[in-house]
Amino acid sequence: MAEPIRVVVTGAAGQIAYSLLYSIAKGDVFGKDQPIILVLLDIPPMLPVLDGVVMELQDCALPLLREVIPTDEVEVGFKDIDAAILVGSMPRKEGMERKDLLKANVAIFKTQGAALDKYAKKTVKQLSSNLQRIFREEKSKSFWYKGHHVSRQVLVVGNPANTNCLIASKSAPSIPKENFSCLTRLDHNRASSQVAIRCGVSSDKVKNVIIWGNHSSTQYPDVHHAKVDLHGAEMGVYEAVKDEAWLRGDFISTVQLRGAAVIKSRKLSSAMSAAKAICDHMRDIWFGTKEGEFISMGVYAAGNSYGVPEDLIYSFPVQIKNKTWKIVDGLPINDFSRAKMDATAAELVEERDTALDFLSQ
Ligand SMILES: NC(=O)C1=CN([C@@H]2O[C@H](COP(=O)(O)OP(=O)(O)OC[C@H]3O[C@@H](n4cnc5c(N)ncnc54)[C@H](O)[C@@H]3O)[C@@H](O)[C@H]2O)C=CC1
Ligand SMILES: O=C(O)CCC(=O)C(=O)O
Repeated sequence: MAEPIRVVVTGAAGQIAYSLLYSIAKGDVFGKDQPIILVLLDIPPMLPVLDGVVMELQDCALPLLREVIPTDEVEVGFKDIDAAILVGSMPRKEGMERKDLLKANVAIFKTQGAALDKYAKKTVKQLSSNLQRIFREEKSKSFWYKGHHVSRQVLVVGNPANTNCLIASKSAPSIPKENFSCLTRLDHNRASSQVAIRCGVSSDKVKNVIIWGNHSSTQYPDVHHAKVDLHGAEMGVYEAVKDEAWLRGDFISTVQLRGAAVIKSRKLSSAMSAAKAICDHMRDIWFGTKEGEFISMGVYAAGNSYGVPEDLIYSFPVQIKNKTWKIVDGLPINDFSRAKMDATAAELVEERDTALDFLSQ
C-alpha cells in the first residue's frame, strides 16, 4: 500500500468539516488505497470541540485513516502537507453579501498563506524540481505541456473564496500560483442539478456547465456549451430545455442566490453540499476530469484567452489530467455571456483592491 499522505483541513471544528472529514478519511477523495494522515487546524477556543471530532473519527474505525492530529498551531498544521483545504473563517449571516466578510476573513488568509510559505517550503522546493522534470518529459505532448502541474494543492473554501485565495497565494510567494484554487464546484453542481431537474434526468446526464468569475451573486452560470443526455440522445441544454427565458433568467438567479436561500431556510450556510463539492474538486485534481468533460474552479487568471484581467482568481472551465489543470480555451462567447463575465470580473477587481487596502492599513 502507498505511503500515507498528509491532508490539513482548517476550520476543522466547523460545520463543513463535520461532513468533509468523514468523506476524506474513508477514501472518497484521494482513493480507496491511499492511507491518510488528517491534520485538523482550528483556533484555540475550539480545541475541546476538535477533541470530540478526533474521537468520532477514531470511532468510525476507518482503515485508511492512519493518524489524526488536532492543532491550533499553523506550524504543525501546514508542515509537509500534500493537500491543504482552507475552510476556517467566518460564515455570513442572513442579509450579508459574501464580500461583507472581507475584512474579517482576508487577514486569516494572509496569515495562512504566509504560514504555508514558511512551513510547507520543503515540499514546495520538491514541487519546483518536479515541475522542471515534468515539463522536460512532457514537452512533446503539447496540450498538457501548456497546463499547470499541481502536486501540493491548496484549496480555499472560506468566503469570499476567490479573493481569500488570491491573498493566500500572494502571501506565499515561494509557492507557484497554480497550486492555489478556490471552490466554485458547489455553484457548478447547483447549475448541473437545476438543469437535470428541469429536464427530468439524473444529474450525471448533464455535463460541461460553466461557472465564470466570482463565488458571489455576480457569478455567471453558463450553459451555452453544456450538454444533456436526454434519454439516450445527447443535445445542447438550450435545445433540451426549450425555454430560453428560464435559462437566461430564473436559472441564473437561482444558482447565483442559492447560498443565500439556504441560509434563509436553515439559518446556517450550506455545509453538506459544500463538503460534497470540496470532495469533487479535490478528487478531480487527484484523478483528472472525465474525457471530453470540463468542470469549474477558481484559478489564477494569468494567460487566459477570455480577456479576464490577469491578477485575479477567477472561475473558468478547466480540464485536469496527470494532476495538471488547464483552462479550456477558445469557447465562443456571445454578447450576453461577455457582459456577465465582465461584470463578475469587475467585482473581483474591486474586492481585490479593497482587500489589499485593508491589508496595507
Ligand atoms: N466556496 C464555497 O462554495 C463555500 C464557502 N463557504 C465558506 O466556508 C467557511 C466555513 O463555513 P462553515 O464551516 O459553515 O463555518 P463554521 O462557522 O461552522 O466553521 C468555521 C470554523 O473555522 C474556524 N476558524 C475561524 N478562524 C480560523 C482560523 N484563523 N484558523 C483556523 N480555523 C478558523 C472556526 O473556529 C470554526 O470552527 C465560511 O467562510 C463559509 O462562508 C461555505 C460554503 C460554500
Ligand atoms: O453563501 C454563503 O455565504 C456561505 C455558503 C456559500 O458560500 C454557498 O452556499 O454558496
